Amino acid sequence: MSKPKNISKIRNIGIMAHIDAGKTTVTERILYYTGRSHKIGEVHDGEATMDWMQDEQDRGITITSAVTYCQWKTASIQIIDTPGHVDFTVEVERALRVLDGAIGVFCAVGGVEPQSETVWRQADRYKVPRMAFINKMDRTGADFFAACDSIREKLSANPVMIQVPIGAEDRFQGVIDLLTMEQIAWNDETLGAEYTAGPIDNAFRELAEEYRDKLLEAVSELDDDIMEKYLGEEDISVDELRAAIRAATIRRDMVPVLCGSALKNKGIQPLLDAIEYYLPSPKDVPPVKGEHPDTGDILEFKPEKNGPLAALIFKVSMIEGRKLSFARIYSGKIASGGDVFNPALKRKEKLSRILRMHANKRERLDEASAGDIVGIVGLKNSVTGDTLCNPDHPVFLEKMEYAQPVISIAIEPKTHADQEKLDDVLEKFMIEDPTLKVSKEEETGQTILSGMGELHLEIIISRMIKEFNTSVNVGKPQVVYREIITAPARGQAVFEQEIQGKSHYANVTVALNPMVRGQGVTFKSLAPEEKIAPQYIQNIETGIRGSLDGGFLKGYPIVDVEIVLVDGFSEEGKTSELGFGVCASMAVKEALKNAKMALLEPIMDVEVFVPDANMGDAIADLNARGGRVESITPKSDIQVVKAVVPLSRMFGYSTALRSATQGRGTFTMQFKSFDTV
Ligand SMILES: Nc1nc2c(ncn2[C@@H]2O[C@H](COP(=O)(O)OP(=O)(O)OP(=O)(O)O)[C@@H](O)[C@H]2O)c(=O)[nH]1
Repeated sequence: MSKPKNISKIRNIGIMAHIDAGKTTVTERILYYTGRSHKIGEVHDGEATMDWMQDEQDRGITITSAVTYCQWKTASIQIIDTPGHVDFTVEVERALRVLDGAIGVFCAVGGVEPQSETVWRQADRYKVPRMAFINKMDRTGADFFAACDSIREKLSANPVMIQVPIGAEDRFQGVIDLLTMEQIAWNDETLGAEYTAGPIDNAFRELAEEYRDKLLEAVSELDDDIMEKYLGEEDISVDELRAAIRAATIRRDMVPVLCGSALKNKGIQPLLDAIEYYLPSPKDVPPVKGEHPDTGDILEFKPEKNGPLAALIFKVSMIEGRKLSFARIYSGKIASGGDVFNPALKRKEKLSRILRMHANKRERLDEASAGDIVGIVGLKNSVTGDTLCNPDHPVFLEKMEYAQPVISIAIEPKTHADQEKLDDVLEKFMIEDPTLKVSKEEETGQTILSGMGELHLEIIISRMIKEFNTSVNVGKPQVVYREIITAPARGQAVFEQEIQGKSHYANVTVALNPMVRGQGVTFKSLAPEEKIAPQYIQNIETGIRGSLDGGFLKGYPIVDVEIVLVDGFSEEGKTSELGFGVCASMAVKEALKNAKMALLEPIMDVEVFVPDANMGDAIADLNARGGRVESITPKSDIQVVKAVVPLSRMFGYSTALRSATQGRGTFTMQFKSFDTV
């Protein structure tokens, strides 16, 4: 049974970080201390509660973003776990879309690392208020203050320390709360479940006072009342300070910074407190906006349980053969066994069950309402990105946009039985993952999977084998190209055919003009209305777009082109949508025959971290791969080389880099743009 909740006590938060910074370990501790799990699962034992898919446990990484619920004091916290590898940025984007606030987890040794930069910028785009947790204070080389500096420098954020650590590395003992001016220590025997807050030891007093002063100064700059009291040397109460920090954090004027060691069970409870104190509830963020499906009017939905329903499906998972849809409810409520309206499908769907998710365990709810993030069983046709609403208040909440796939592999089932399963399995994967594309190679009959990177596709293949027992032969990864025209071209075609006893005739002329990179495909009609009636234009556009998707040179989508419908006509009694549609794509094919064309390939932003000694070799290797080095920045004893390199030349790079640097070099890679080969 669900208790009635106070929306202002809900915290929908994400935990985001660079791979290995310790997100999963932090989340595990949160679940342990909030009493939701009865033992601490360790990532390195393959037992973490959040990482429950077989593949995640084998690889010790987080692939899907699972939502999990916990209660801390009076706060209802819903955590969306987000993966740290770039190949899964779509998961991160999805999560950001439904979050109200986030915690950036950083490693006290590495500070801001490349992927945390990427995720941070994504969160900037979604205007998500954030706190930072500097984890791994127990590691050799841990430096809380340097990590804070790197947040300021690399993320252009305003980090404000609300704690300072007591000691570091193997002498890390606990933290000082700069608001209450107390020293917090954890009991190792109870795995940190017990902790005490008391007076600050003399040895740390000076440090605490210095940083308390810095905290007051920073908050004064953002809050006039605090400023007045600070300058007047008046007492500032803990509550006043908290309120000012809360307001500034929600305005995204500051990032409160805390620290600890998740592995050593230190620092988590104050982090939970801070989630309630400083991160927004659904009421503290702007109301979600949507568009009326018919009128296009912009509608706003406040987080009210009794308001009209507005919910977004942000993820769909196939679990044990059943479809589980994850939805964030922005306004209104849903009930188990009730109906919801999906305006994209223009029909109602039935909710057979509503589930509160605790990683891989679920609790049945009778209803869920504004602010909740729940799993729904029973939605048959709704997909990721769909809105659920009431039929009398239809709305489309803003859709999520996904990056285009850049890598493909050909797969072939090993046996006849596998062939039969394959299509089924792929269909399931595509429902879950909008960045996975599946197509058939006409000549060879092979199935082509396209995705965001090598790891993305590798995991799909390994899930096929492990979860669905489907074996496939896998080809080498190939780059997904785009085709463009490099000069204007024209084409004309005539379509004349008798279909089911009716004569069709159409004559269409089109012009294709190249556009600058990244423009996609645009369409306009200059054909006189008396020659092609307006009702046929939509069909012509659809026909043309379809033929551009199929490519011309090598079958890759044609992009960055303006299509102009120049002229056309039909004959009395032979006019039809079908005729114009087919004829338009024929005219485009004619134009492409006359056109000068080129291929575009994916170009990647690559960041390589190499020890000083291997720098020369690393740069020579990047050059040999056709890369262009853009900057080299020293960072403690390593160099960070930023370069742009064609993706086609990056296959096998991780192995090459590892062997050239005796395993010390690492790199990250992200899609930058498509450019000419
Ligand atoms: N020394 C130390 N190690 C830690 C700490 N927190 C996590 N680790 C270790 O760091 C490694 C990575 O931790 P995870 O929690 O899996 O990191 P993650 O950010 O979730 O990584 P992905 O799920 O792969 O993105 C594991 O081996 C953890 O045991 C810490 O506070 N101190």
